[in-house]
Amino acid sequence: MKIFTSPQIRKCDAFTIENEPVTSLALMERAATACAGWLSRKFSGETVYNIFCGHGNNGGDGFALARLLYHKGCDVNVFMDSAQNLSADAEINFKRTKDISGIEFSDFSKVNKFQFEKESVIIDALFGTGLNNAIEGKSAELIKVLNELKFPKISIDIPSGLFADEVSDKNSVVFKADETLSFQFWKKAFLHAETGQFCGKINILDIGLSSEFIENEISDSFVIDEGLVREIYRPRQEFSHKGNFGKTVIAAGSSGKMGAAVLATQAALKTGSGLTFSLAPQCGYEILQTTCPEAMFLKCGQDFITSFEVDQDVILGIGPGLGTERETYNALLAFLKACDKTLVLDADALNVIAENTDHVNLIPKKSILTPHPKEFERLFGTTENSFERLNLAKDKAKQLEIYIVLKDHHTQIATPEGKVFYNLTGNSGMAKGGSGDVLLGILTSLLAQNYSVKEAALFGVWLHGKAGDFAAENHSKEAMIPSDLIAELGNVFKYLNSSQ
Ligand SMILES: NC(=O)C1=CN([C@@H]2O[C@H](COP(=O)(O)OP(=O)(O)OC[C@H]3O[C@@H](n4cnc5c(N)ncnc54)[C@H](O)[C@@H]3O)[C@@H](O)[C@H]2O)[C@H](O)CC1
Ligand SMILES: [K+]
Repeated sequence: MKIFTSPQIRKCDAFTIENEPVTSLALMERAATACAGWLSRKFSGETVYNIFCGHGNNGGDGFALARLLYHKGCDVNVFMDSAQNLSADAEINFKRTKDISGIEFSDFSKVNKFQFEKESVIIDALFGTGLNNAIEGKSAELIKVLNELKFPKISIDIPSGLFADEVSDKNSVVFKADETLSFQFWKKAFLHAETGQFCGKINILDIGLSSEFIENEISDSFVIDEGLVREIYRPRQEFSHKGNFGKTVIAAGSSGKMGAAVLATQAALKTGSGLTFSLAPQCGYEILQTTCPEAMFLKCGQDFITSFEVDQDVILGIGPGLGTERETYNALLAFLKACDKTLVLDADALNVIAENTDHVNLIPKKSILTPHPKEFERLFGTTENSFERLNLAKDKAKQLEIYIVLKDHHTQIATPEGKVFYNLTGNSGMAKGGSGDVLLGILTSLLAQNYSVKEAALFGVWLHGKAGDFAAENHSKEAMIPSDLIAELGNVFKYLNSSQ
């Protein structure tokens, strides 16, 4: 699914209004209807909705929502700043709502202390995508008070105070939502840590904006939705044999760090690789042969790897637990100098490359790098925030013709053609040592099975996160461990095969 910027969303609005055709007021009604439906499914009939309306169209959504909820039989209070002039559509919806005797209107700047009923919900319809500056004055004071209240908080379209496409100033006032009801598209602000922390759970509501516009409008940012994953996934053909599913080699491990090699190898096996090998030092022989009996052992060194030479017909994932021995580093550099095939590079392999700025030029084109933020910094330099980090990743992916998988809550994949894909699966239970090793195994296995590099990167990151979501469901975010992700891969494939 494409991600659009605020100006593109406005263009999409205008196009829909002109071409459907539909009036802007009717579009607002659709938005409010979608919100009212969502809220009445989510909360009980006893709920009192306290709707805070601004003076733009976000406030207009709020006024319309108040009316629609009231007509569904709900208790509704509206709070606004009566000193402000309303936008045209907000004004119409204000007028349509204000004469309903059952809805109480208050001026929020005149309320000393909010006294809400027990089953209250707070709705933020103060500012939407039209915000052009940090919020100050009465609205800022209001948001600070609302943020302290313990009632469920819902933002309409975007939490007030956030910009859709960029980071806000650290000190600016932002409504802190438990859930955000947004229209039609994901916004970048939902997907980055600095801004996403204000959004709670995101719910994208369809308001029927023009599919013609959405198809034709160019965007370089996307979310990996399930539809895209299903297009990529290829179920196994019945008349096939192990030779159809490639050869995966996981080069990983050193004395004391064989667990990383085990996790990556097991993940490669459970992702469907036809033949799987562990390239590891002799000290890992028994460990790997016992924990991964389906994989073959390729000895390369005693306590650490001293050579990365493999046959031409394999796909190689390198990095987990390699350690910091000079001999391993030199062997990897020598291997990279001679290699022109796609690799998956993680962990210590990235640290070898980060040692010298020229080393990035040794990365074979179309390789996948999977840095976490610190590894990314070591490779490509520091940035102010995650939006800038992603821009730098985009530049580097283009310049070096590689895929950069920036590991994050919503992992981002920057591609050589300058696109960015945000992943939506995964959770904080995966923020544990070993999760990255599992990802490397998954990605290498998919490449070996002939998925294109782009397909492997998008599908692999999604699979990893989905396995994490299943593991969290079964074990909790606290207790789940990376081995649980591997164990859940089977359920993820079953899910892809059974549900539509
Ligand atoms: N396609 C859709 O997504 C639809 C969205 N809708 C809703 O419309 C808003 C966007 O409305 P807009 O009037 O453009 O912006 P706001 O409501 O955010 O109002 C901003 C309002 O306030 C002024 N302003 C901006 N920044 C500040 C500031 N820092 N302090 C004070 N005032 C400020 C600005 O000049 C405007 O006058 C979108 O988010 C949706 O909620 C439609 O209802 C349906 C289609
Ligand atoms: K809002």
